[in-house]
Amino acid sequence: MASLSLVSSSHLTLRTPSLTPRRTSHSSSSVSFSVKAQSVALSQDDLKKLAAEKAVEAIRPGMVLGLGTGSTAAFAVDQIGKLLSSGELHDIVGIPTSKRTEEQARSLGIPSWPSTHPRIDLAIDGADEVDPNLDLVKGRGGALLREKMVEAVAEKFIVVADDTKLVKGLGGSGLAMPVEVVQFCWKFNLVRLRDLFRSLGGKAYVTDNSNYIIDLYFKEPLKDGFAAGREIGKFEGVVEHGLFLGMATSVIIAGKNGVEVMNK
Ligand SMILES: O=C(CO)[C@H](O)[C@H](O)COP(=O)(O)O
Repeated sequence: MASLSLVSSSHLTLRTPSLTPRRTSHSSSSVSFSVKAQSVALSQDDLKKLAAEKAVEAIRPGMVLGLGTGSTAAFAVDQIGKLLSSGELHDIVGIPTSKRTEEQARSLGIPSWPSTHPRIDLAIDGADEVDPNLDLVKGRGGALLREKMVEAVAEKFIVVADDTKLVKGLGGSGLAMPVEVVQFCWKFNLVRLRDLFRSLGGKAYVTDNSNYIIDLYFKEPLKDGFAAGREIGKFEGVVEHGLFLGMATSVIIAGKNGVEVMNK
């Protein structure tokens, strides 16, 4: 069973696993290096951009796209906008996973019709943690509900990230795993989940769906993410949680050794 526990913020540290050859640790995936490392030091944003642009190569004209949320996904959306305006890409439709992404897509001229397309060909999104099975923690940007809805139905779901997101087990970064709960009597769930309430600018964090976010911190990496998900999801008023299990079809990780593509 998952252990959900409250830890003080002073205990939070981000562990950054290095990008070593991955076939052994990510045994369910096939691995290939597709971009050679550059000799200049790349910033974390450079790495995010590299991963995002590699994912965009998978887009074909006519596709319905799930557009992710967060700083890495934003690089993908930017690149889609550039390809559309240069004419290299056409006839695509985006399903944005947040109001932020919707605004970005609109500003770039990407056609976005959230509710009229029951089919999604390809979703591209970032992640907060990626484990060796390509299971994920997502949603620290607060968009987990729409992200999960879109990415669950996508034919293909490509995750893009820099290598600081790699963990041996979900929960292993020591950072928060978000849970979206309805506002009504949210403290019932705060108490039940024994966790911290997330705030933004001194106010409660309210999602695009007018719900609240409760952050969970795990004492140690989860042994069974599915069991943890069931445990969290059983409480009335819990809308969604940030464990994205068995959903990613590929993960593209950029690190100092280049861009690595891991496939399910
Ligand atoms: O799930 C998300 C937003 O809800 C993001 O994809 C995740 O938080 C990663 O963000 P970033 O690319 O900025 O590190």
